Amino acid sequence: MLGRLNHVALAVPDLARAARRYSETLGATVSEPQALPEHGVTVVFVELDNTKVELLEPLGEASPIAAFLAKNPKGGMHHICYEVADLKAARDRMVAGGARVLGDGEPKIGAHGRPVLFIHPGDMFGTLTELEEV
Ligand SMILES: CC[C@H](C(=O)O)C(=O)SCCNC(=O)CCNC(=O)[C@H](O)C(C)(C)COP(=O)(O)OP(=O)(O)OC[C@H]1O[C@@H](n2cnc3c(N)ncnc32)[C@H](O)[C@@H]1OP(=O)(O)O
Ligand SMILES: [Co+2]
Repeated sequence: MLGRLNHVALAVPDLARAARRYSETLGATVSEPQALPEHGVTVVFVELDNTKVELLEPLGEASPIAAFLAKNPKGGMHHICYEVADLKAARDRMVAGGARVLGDGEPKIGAHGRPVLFIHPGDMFGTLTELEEV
């Protein structure tokens, strides 16, 4: 069911500073900041040869990463994202296996314009897990 590792996401307290660290110090190609109000975050993608790093900053009052950053004020690894060919089939398989799908259980459109879902970290051994249909 699992395809490639699409991205590893890092929640950061200062997106511009984090993006500069990756672009200027590490010499990586980074995207422009992209505001995703529906998801309560602003994202910058760091492009690597084999995957991406997603830098996340809270956006708005109800950001899902606000509590995480309150607990980890310097930032930290927030989630991992795997590609799947059929997201609803993957969701149904996870639910049948006893995992909780976050939100209303229906896919939303993510930062890449493709459907995504999140699986509760408590059902993935402490790691918040995003599935993206590719
Ligand atoms: C989709 C756009 C973009 C893309 O890639 O395309 C993105 O990735 S946007 C990313 C931001 N969106 C999300 O994270 C959506 C899913 N997340 C959530 O619904 C919440 O953040 C949730 C439910 C994981 C946590 O909600 P909340 O913070 O309100 O609850 P708690 O703080 O009470 O946490 C409950 C429980 O989970 C543990 N936790 C929370 N966040 C994480 C995490 N990132 N990794 C691992 N564990 C996490 C927290 O410590 C609590 O554990 P407990 O043992 O109960 O104390
Ligand atoms: Co993500």
